[in-house]
Amino acid sequence: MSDHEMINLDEMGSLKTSMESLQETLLNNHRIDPNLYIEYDVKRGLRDSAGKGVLTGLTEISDVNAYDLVNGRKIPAEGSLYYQGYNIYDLVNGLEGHKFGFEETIYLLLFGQLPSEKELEMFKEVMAQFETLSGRFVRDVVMKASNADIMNSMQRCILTLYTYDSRPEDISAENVLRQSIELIAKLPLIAVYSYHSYRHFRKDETLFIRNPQKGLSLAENILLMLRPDSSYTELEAKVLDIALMLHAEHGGGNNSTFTTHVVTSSGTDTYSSVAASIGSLKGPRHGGANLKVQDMFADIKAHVKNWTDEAEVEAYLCRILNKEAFDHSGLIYGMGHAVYTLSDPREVILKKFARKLAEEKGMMEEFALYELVERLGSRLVMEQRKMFKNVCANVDFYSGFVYTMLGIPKELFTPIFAIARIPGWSAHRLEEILNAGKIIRPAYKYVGHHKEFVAMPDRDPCMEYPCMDEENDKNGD
Ligand SMILES: CC(=O)SCCNC(=O)CCNC(=O)[C@H](O)C(C)(C)COP(=O)(O)OP(=O)(O)OC[C@H]1O[C@@H](n2cnc3c(N)ncnc32)[C@H](O)[C@@H]1OP(=O)(O)O
Ligand SMILES: O=C([O-])CC(=O)C(=O)O
Repeated sequence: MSDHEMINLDEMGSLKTSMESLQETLLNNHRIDPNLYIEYDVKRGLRDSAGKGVLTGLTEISDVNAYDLVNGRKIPAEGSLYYQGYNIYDLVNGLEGHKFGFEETIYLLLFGQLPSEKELEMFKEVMAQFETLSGRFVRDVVMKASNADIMNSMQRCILTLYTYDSRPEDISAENVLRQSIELIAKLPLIAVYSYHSYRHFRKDETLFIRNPQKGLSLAENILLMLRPDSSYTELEAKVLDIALMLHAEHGGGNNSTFTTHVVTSSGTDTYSSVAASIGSLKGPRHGGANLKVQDMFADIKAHVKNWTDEAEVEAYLCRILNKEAFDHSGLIYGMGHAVYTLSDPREVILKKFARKLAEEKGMMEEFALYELVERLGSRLVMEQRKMFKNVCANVDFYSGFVYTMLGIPKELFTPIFAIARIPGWSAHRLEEILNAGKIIRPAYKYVGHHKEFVAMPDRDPCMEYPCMDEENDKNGD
């Protein structure tokens, strides 16, 4: 017996046999004919037959563009991203004057305007007041049941914070704003301390918990809390700050933000909503792709002898696409996007930093491999999948490589995405609370059969029970 609370079937012979039988029943009864999706014009993935997202809401928080309109026709274009109307390139380039931009980005996303110097100072002071966790909470909650999945630890800690809030169920905009800023400020501490706890309890490494320092940016404090000697260079903190800015927001339709809208629309509390969005972001088709990219490159490096041999790299990528290699999902992680066509602007910016850091750290050979996979992967996915549009690398493609060069462990790749995205989720939660007021409830067409009830003694496992066919034309939802 292992020390796991949940059952390990490999250790339980008869239970395993029963579970296999249940699994067979499940698989036999849960197959929907793929043709029915076409017959009923189901908007799979909430996308229409041309791959365009179904319009489910309005937002002023950000704008994600992938096409130009030329003579009324949509032409694929370089991607652009606007936070509250401001181009992400301008926001990043506008950092010239001051060192760090993530706090300003949070203000912009939450309040819809760029702060004046005084407003930003006041906001940073508010954040600093919230940027704390008691020793008791760290000991009793963060340190418990530590594991390598820091996203899971973050969800648990956030759900437990509910208990420590005097107004957890108050969903007035005023209270949700307070809860949001508090969670934005606390999440970096939760992530880094959870990681240290994992290192200590699971890997037997020295435990240290360092408080953030007042007056430092969120990016600086992440590095300060993470590193054993608390040191970091200005370039490292700046690159991390920009990565946080780039990941902060991406419209209402991305999976984790849409989760925020869905969960918020039921009227539930902020902790439930944020924990749900973290659960969504963790998925390997969404923010979890940054970790998958890292693992995929480790796999490519282990199996491709000559990283500069295009034919050899291409052959291996084909094996990945054919589900014969890596995680057998058939996905080249970090490639493709639900919206972007020619490029993802965040990837373009991150790639520049990846190149710069790779030059400094003598990792140009690796950078060249990333570039090669980006070029070949884009073509191969387009050739081998039914695509409506061009395939480009997305924000997750270079982020893990950048974090590795910053000395950030892979366990924190997706948590950093969550630290960056919680301002976006918060802005959307507030927008939903202030404007929408309607529970989100799309339709699912019923394509099963209504059946006559059969009493237990009359049931035969091999029998097909008669259908009440005239019932089946009803419009299910
Ligand atoms: C922050 C972010 O969330 S960015 C995205 C991070 N995710 C990844 O990098 C994972 C790899 N990429 C993907 O899985 C997809 O490109 C997604 C999830 C990002 C977008 O998916 P979709 O909107 O369904 O993409 P799209 O409609 O263009 O895809 C068409 C087909 O190509 C496939 N495809 C798209 N990208 C890839 C890829 N990188 N590798 C293999 N196949 C792909 C899709 O699975 C789909 O196949 P299907 O019709 O059999 O389901
Ligand atoms: O928009 C999407 O579907 C995914 C994405 O890039 C993000 O959330 O940053």
